[in-house]
Amino acid sequence: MAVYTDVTEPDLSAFLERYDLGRLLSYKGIAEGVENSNFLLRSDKGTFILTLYERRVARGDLPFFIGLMEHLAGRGLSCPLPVPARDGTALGELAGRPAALFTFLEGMWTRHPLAADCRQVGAAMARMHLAAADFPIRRENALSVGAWRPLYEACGGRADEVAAGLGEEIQTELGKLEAAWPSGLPAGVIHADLFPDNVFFLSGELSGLIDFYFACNDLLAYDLAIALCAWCFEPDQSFNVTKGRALLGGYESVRPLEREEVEVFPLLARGAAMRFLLTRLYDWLTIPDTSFVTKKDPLEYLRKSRFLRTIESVGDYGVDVRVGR
Ligand SMILES: Nc1ncnc2c1ncn2[C@@H]1O[C@H](COP(=O)(O)OP(=O)(O)OP(=O)(O)O)[C@@H](O)[C@H]1O
Ligand SMILES: N[C@@H](CCO)C(=O)O
Repeated sequence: MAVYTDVTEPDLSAFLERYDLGRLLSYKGIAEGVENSNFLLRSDKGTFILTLYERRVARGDLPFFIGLMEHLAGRGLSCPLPVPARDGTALGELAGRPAALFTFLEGMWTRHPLAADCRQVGAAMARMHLAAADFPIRRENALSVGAWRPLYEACGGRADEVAAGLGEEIQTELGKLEAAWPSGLPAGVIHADLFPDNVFFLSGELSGLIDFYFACNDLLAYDLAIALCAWCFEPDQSFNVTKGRALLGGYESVRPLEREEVEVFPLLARGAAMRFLLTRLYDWLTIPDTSFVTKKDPLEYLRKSRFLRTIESVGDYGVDVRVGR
């Protein structure tokens, strides 16, 4: 479970004195998530999420993440809204960690997404891209194409422990991605991790997006390619054309893709599969089995990567796209 840091009641009460939240009624750790420690907290004023930022989140990035959520919520996107302390600041310190409070979002994530869910996710992502267009802070993508080879090298030549021949397969694919990776396409703030566990639904309606801690500036279509990998494959890792069509159609109902984005989309999807293959591989090889973190399976993304390498044009997915308008 992801509660790395214990929070004592006196420490929490002292932290909350900076806020106007009334009396603390209860708090408990939330098991889900990997990166940070999250607590569900109830006070006289309602229910909140308390996040303690752990070591993988750089302190210098917190103004970007928190400012982005404020910005998006201010433009009507349903996402956690940072709760300011009485002095107007949203970021404090608790148990030696940077910490912030957020509004609680109703809803649950879905373990079995339907095509209708994918459509809503696509539309919500496009709305997010448009809403973030005038967000003034920049954050480079620390996990874009230039970071993949160093990440592979940090695995210390141990990829073949996970699957025979994996090291060579990754290096060949990395070479192709590095040589062909595009620039000059529409870019802006992307979520960069819009997986099913970061999207809430309530009675079949998308109720909000969470976990903006990989958000950064990058190609907008790359965000959509990440979502294609995360939402449009079945548990046996076969590609679901109906879901792919729904995701891209949902996106284009809000922001039609440009011709260049469509042309390069299959490559972006291969890159997305490589990014998650590599981060999972690194975690698989470096996080001790005794840790309470559930490691995610790198081979899921190897299978997706292999499928995506067979695709040459968006039409090969069985998906129609409207190019521009
Ligand atoms: N604003 C919110 N409203 C309701 N629940 C929330 C909110 N923020 C977080 N949660 C809950 O906390 C869990 C973990 O949150 P989150 O995904 O942000 O953590 P993380 O450690 O950054 O996870 P990840 O491993 O996905 O990066 C979510 O699955 C959800 O149950
Ligand atoms: N969504 C990532 C985990 C980091 O949030 C994965 O499935 O590998």
